[in-house]
Amino acid sequence: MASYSQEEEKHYREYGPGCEIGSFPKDFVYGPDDPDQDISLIFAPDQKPKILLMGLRRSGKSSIQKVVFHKMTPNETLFLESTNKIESENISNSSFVQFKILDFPGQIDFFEPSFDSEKIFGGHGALVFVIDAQDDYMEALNRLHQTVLRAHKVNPHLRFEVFIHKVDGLSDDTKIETQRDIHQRANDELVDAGMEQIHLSFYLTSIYDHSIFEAFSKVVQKLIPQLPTLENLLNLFISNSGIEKAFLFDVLSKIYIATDSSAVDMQSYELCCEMIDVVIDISDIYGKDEGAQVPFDKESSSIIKLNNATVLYLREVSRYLALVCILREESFDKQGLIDYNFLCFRKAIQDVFDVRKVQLQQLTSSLSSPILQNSHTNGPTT
Ligand SMILES: Nc1nc2c(ncn2[C@@H]2O[C@H](COP(=O)(O)OP(=O)(O)OP(=O)(O)O)[C@@H](O)[C@H]2O)c(=O)[nH]1
Repeated sequence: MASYSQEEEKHYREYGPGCEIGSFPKDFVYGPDDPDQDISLIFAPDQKPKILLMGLRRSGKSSIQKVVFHKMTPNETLFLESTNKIESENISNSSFVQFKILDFPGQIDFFEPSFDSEKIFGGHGALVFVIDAQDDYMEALNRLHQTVLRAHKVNPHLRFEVFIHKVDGLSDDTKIETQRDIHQRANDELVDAGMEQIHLSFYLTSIYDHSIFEAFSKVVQKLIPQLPTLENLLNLFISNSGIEKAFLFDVLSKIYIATDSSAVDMQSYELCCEMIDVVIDISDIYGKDEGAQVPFDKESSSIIKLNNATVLYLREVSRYLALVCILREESFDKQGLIDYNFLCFRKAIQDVFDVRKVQLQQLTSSLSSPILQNSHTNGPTT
């Protein structure tokens, strides 16, 4: 208990109360989506991608999951108990962000007979390996190497994402040096094992700032088959509307599922995240109808003018998806054009979902037909 309060005090001192992540109202949770926006069909149950969270004990796996998907504040993670068995959770059954997340205990032994590698590493998904950057990371690198080799052998399509985590305790120079060192060592080991074709992506993360949300956004985006289409739509939308940057957000987790092709800078991302928080908080206080379960609906929108001649423009695309844009004040003179373009953009997104819905319905009906069921086992494509 004593060590908790010391650590907590340290974080409050360093980051202040303003650094609380996840300030959504506690009762704003994923729920049934609008019937006309039922994007839960984007992935059939058996096609849902999975994200495997692995790493040594106390590296921060459960904290990441709780902060990103359960609105837990970073300081609350100090109370988390060690995970003793594989914990699987479906992240949303109704939002566009659709996957299964599996949190592994740090001490898991792949060579135990009960560890079913085929089942765990098989299928569509990503393996997120968390390394505690505040600790000696040699053992973690060793475990990363074994895990990657084992997983790649079972499933060569699995993506590998390495979170160099807890970097909040490191200076900027140390962060860069740590990332370079871990990158170098991990890749050298793969080359020595003759596995240079395995690609590892590295991210510097911390639950005490937005870096964990940004990194998770990138991991999730790679699992969304419609990503190139969404990016193209965003590019078209911003170039025809005089907008500088646009993010398509999953409102609950603040993961951005797509952005236009211009580079993402952390500040813009943070600004957009904060706008979502402000809009939800205000809607929660003033906008809640009697009986309405969530403060957001697909008609929600907001415009915030900053004193540096920048405008933030938020529109709901569906109950859990919001488009958040940053633009210069002078471009906002043509708000009518932007509003109109947004409606076209929203319609186009709906069309993307509809195509996928039809494909999945066809797949479902073919599975229920005995003749076609046979053809499915021969491998139909969807
Ligand atoms: N400074 C800092 N501490 C963190 C961060 N993320 C997690 N922690 C702390 O790390 C400790 C361990 O976190 P857990 O999430 O329980 O770690 P785990 O990897 O799930 O551990 P096992 O369940 O034992 O495998 C907790 O005290 C967290 O508060 C971070 O980004 N920065």
